[in-house]
Amino acid sequence: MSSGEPLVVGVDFGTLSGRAVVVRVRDGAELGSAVSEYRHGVVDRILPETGRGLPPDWALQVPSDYVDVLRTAVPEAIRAADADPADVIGIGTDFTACTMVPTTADGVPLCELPGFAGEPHAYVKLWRHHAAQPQADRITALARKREESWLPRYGGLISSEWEFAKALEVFEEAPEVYTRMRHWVELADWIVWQLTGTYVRNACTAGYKGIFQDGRYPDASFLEELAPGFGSFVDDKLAHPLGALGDKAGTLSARAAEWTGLREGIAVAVGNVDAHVTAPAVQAVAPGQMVAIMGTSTCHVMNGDGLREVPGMCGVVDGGIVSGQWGYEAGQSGVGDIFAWFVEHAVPASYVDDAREAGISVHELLTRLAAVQEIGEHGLVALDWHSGNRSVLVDHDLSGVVVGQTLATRAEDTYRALLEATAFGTRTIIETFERSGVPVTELIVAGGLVKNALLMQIYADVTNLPLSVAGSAQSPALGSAIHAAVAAGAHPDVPAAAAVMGSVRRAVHRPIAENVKAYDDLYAEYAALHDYFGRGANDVMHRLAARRRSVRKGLHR
Ligand SMILES: Nc1ncnc2c1ncn2[C@@H]1O[C@H](COP(=O)(O)OP(=O)(O)O)[C@@H](O)[C@H]1O
Ligand SMILES: O=C(CO)[C@@H](O)[C@@H](O)COP(=O)(O)O
Repeated sequence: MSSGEPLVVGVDFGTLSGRAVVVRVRDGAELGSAVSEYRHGVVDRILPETGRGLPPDWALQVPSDYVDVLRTAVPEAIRAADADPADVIGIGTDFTACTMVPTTADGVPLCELPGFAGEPHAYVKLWRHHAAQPQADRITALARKREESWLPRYGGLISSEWEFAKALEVFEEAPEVYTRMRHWVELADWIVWQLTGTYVRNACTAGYKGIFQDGRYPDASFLEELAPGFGSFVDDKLAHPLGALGDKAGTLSARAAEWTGLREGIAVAVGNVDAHVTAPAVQAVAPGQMVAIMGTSTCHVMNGDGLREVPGMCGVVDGGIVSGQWGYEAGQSGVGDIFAWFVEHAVPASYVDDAREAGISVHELLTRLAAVQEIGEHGLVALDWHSGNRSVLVDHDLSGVVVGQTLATRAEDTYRALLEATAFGTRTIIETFERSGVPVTELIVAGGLVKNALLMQIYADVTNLPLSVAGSAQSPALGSAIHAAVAAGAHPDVPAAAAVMGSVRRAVHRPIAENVKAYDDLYAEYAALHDYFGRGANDVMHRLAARRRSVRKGLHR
């Protein structure tokens, strides 16, 4: 039965699942939520339709999995909240990025067309599809040569994760897909297109991932010099009207109303990115408040006072986090993903048995064992590059390293070294911002990894910053709900909505002076290894990546 209280729905499309939350507009109270795992998960070895093996560094997804989230998680969240759909005045969404799909003029993903199901390039390329590194390197090199004004806005390097590198990969490796595609679409916008029937590009992904700066994309002469025939890419496949964050993209269509059980005609917010939408959810909209969204990867987002050039950042975009402010982004491509890899592939069976007996996850067991160690007791230092390096080196041909292993090294030692390595990676990013005149005054952590208290303490000690923690366990979905409330006209703008709907617990983990000192020493070792392997002193990782690529390509021919 209707309570008469206006409600909104936020839906967060992550790497492995989509989560819906029903939120009260008046105070941000989360009344109910539901999760829907993607049926196909991350497709990185075999294409489901054909059983065809995929080359290295590929990561695809199947678009119908996202629609399943709308069909299942949204109505389940409404039921869990015991809410009346008639009270819901808007819906907002956020997505991983840069996650891209080639579509027809109507938004149909090419992989759903007859004849394209066996073509890997016709699928969604997930943010962590890293096979376009050669294309990214060429974009960066040419932009440097031509002194393109947009390059410094991306820290001097264009990522293989982004729209142009992935599109050039399609252009060069699957011409029939490139020719057939009418739009090269961020999933953040595709999902809004599914909800409203209208395609609107959001200002966030266009800016950070689509090289849209000062009202323009890279020009045709640049693209033509990059690859003959690619010059018309922006006009033919990419450019489209933009929407500001918090604006209404359109209204819920009859078809989407049927999927979700919500009322046709309610407001649908312009699409957004999981990281950026989290800033208002934790009330971090002022300059210097850095939000680290720690899950499979970590994104660092922060508003800054004006425009600065930060080497190796992902980007700085006008209105990229909150309309009217310069938003900065940096990130680490692998964080929880690295811990997951270790748990799956490097832990003896006896640990798995012990965890089962104790009724905890292997992560929790390793964390318990690692937590009783003194800092440095394991004698290890690791580099957190198992999924490449997003910031500040922007190089996905880099790989992981653990230095110091002996016959006495145990799984919990390496696990702890990996936790620490990711904290050192975050410190490298913070120091780079500070050196570039963008001070970081507060670190606020959100995302699934918040639950690991050892990890949080390590981050506080390594960065020597008090750590505030998101008040909500589903801050991206809450952030999307905040945007829905603004799009529906219930709050005047995103900062105003954040003030009443967002939530954060301040300084939950404080640095401990003696730990800070011990980590300063270990960080110096990390920094030396970082520069040795990452800045050209020894290119062994590039040589190994090239060899792996050529051997595996041969196998998949
Ligand atoms: N107790 C734990 N300690 C450290 N990492 C964990 C723990 N439990 C799960 N993880 C890792 O956290 C990641 C999931 O984070 P989450 O924020 O839920 O996902 P996503 O990034 O897809 O939104 C996985 O990579 C998983 O390996
Ligand atoms: O890169 C971005 C945002 O710019 C993220 O969407 C991407 O790292 C995926 O984040 P998750 O690890 O799935 O939370």
